[in-house]
Amino acid sequence: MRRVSVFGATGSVGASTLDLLARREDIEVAVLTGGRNIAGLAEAAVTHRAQLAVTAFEDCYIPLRDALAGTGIQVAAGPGAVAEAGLVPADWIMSAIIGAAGLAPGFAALSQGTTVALANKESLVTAGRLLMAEAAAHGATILPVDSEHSAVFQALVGEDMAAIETVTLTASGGGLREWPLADLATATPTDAGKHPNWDMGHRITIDSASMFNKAMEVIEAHEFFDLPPEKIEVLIHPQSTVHALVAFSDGAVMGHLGAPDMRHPIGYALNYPNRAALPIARLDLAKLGRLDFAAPDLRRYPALALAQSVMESGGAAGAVFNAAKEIALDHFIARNIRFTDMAPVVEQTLEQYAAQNVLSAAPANLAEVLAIDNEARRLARTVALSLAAGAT
Ligand SMILES: NC(=O)C1=CN([C@@H]2O[C@H](COP(=O)(O)OP(=O)(O)OC[C@H]3O[C@@H](n4cnc5c(N)ncnc54)[C@H](OP(=O)(O)O)[C@@H]3O)[C@@H](O)[C@H]2O)C=CC1
Ligand SMILES: CC(=O)[C@@H](O)[C@H](O)COP(=O)(O)O
Ligand SMILES: [Mn+2]
Repeated sequence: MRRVSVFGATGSVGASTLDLLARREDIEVAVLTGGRNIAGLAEAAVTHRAQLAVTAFEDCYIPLRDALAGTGIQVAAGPGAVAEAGLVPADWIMSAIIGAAGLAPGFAALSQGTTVALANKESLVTAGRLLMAEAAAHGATILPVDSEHSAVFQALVGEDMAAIETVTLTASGGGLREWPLADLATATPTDAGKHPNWDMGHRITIDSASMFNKAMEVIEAHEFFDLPPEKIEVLIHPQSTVHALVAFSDGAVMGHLGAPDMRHPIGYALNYPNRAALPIARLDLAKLGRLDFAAPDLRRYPALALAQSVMESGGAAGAVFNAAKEIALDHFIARNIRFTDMAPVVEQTLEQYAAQNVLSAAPANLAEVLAIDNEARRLARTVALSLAAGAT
């Protein structure tokens, strides 16, 4: 039996992972973690006969304990308990917590040599160099689950990294792709929270509309594949059928196509290095008829330009960028700032952080990453509140 844990089991990626696990007989579930969805976490823990269920919130301990009373499933609560759950012996974990909260359990799992299927892109954006070093130090494997990065990973099997000319990440353009530029400032979280192709959590769906999601994915590719910024491109592809393209020095371009269903990259990581049948809708290209591509407009998607500056700065910039983005998104969802204010919040936070600290100084360990994250959140809150005040 393979022992598997799912961090972020009550989320969108978590649900897709559990769907695949339920179809297997060779897997036992060690840990499931969640946040505030206690009914969902308890139900999943019972269905999958988990050894341990952990909620990230201490005030949810008693509801979770009560929901699992009499089942024999152990219960824990709090961010420390989530991080410690990464140390529980497992062969494979899914890292699918949203945000920088996903960092600590991933590091803990890697320290045990556990294979980490990585959906939590914030880990690579915030602490990519340290995360890759932690895996190497413990002989652990990180398998990309973000659909574009899984696509690139699959296109690179057996290839020479030195022969890569460019890696292209496709982007749907998000729910506001066809809105007039001048109207974007009026977009609400509901408007931005509708994705044309993928069924995902609310936060990443809004990040798709602003392309902060793609900006993070560019940094993620830079960190994971060790590619220089000039080799990473973004192409708008409204159908989300081609997930990524890799162009080689002999003029060949390898593309990865498939239905927009996260069970493909999750299943690929679960079966790696083999392939096994997956319950994914098959492509009917004749029915689809056409695939469209266009260059992104940086006036519409300023987050992409910010990603370039983050990669140029290196050091603490990824952690500052991610923390500021999370705060900007919180304030947009709370309707304190406009959709178009999110990029300025991130840009001004990067500027303010750089004015007070050495942006290019790389954090030496996870504690330093978390300190940078904390400081960037403090600055970003101030910037967001000043923009909110200006908007009223
Ligand atoms: N959804 C997708 O298709 C894709 C997602 N990703 C990445 O995967 C990750 C998960 O995304 P998605 O599944 O959409 O997100 P969801 O919002 O659907 O789920 C997030 C999960 O994290 C839990 N959670 C929330 N806050 C905390 C916290 N502070 N500490 C610990 N756990 C917490 C939630 O618990 P609860 O709901 O119980 O509160 C839930 O289990 C993100 O990093 C995203 O960028 C990457 C590619 C595609
Ligand atoms: C499914 C997945 O990997 C998402 O990150 C996806 O990329 C979101 O779609 P867009 O960012 O292309 O809108
Ligand atoms: Mn993606």
